[in-house]
Amino acid sequence: MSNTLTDKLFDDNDPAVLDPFAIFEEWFAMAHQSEPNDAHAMALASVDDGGMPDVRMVLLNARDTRGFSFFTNFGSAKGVELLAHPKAAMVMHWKSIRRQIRMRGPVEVVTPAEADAYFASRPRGSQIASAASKQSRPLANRERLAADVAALTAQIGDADMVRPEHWSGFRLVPLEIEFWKDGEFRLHDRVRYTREGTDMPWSAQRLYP
Ligand SMILES: Cc1cc2nc3c(=O)[nH]c(=O)nc-3n(C[C@H](O)[C@H](O)[C@H](O)COP(=O)(O)O)c2cc1C
Ligand SMILES: Cc1ncc(COP(=O)(O)O)c(C=O)c1O
Repeated sequence: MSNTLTDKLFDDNDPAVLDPFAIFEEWFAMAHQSEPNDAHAMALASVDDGGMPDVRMVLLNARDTRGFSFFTNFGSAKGVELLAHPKAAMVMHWKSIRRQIRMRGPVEVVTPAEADAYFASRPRGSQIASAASKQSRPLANRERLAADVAALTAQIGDADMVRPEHWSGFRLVPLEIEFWKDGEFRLHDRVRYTREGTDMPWSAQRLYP
């Protein structure tokens, strides 16, 4: 009997097209059970003006039926690249369960309300750090960073920390989602879900490992 979505995903006798967001939730919940930390970490790829790919880890800190969101400094390398070329790819790999999920698609900026809500949920120290850091720009030395953080901390006093204009989120809206599960002798299971647009149906295709 097939019970989990994963069983159905890799069941060649059952051609049902599943909801890939629901499969994501099943795998993400498993990863949270077994990963030592940061099960929500993902590698996020963007491209610069010259077409050169760039990649770094970010945290998947919000998600809903529209897509998968992360938060960052919009003046950072990734911020500049994504604003100029609003398409991205991401991959999550969980060593403890030997599974991988990758996605590609356009990115959009989250609403100010969404960014405010996530910013407000962060520890005050992280809020101050986000405001003080000119992420990805040259820093003379560690002392300079500490001085900037101290100055901002003193300036704010006991007031609530307001989200800086330069700090917000991007949502990756997937048009492709691939599920990969480790198999013996590298004979892995792979199924890729694709759709032509966000209002179009998903289709699924098994791939050679
Ligand atoms: C596990 C992990 C999670 C991270 N999460 C974020 C994040 O959510 N947002 C962020 O701006 N940077 C995050 N970072 C730092 C980025 O990897 C990166 O160093 C920084 O954002 C600058 O990248 P850029 O120069 O390509 O813009 C994370 C790093 C690690 C190792
Ligand atoms: C610079 C930076 N910004 C943002 C984040 C996202 O995490 P959080 O919002 O939980 O601070 C991280 C996580 O490592 C980070 O390094």
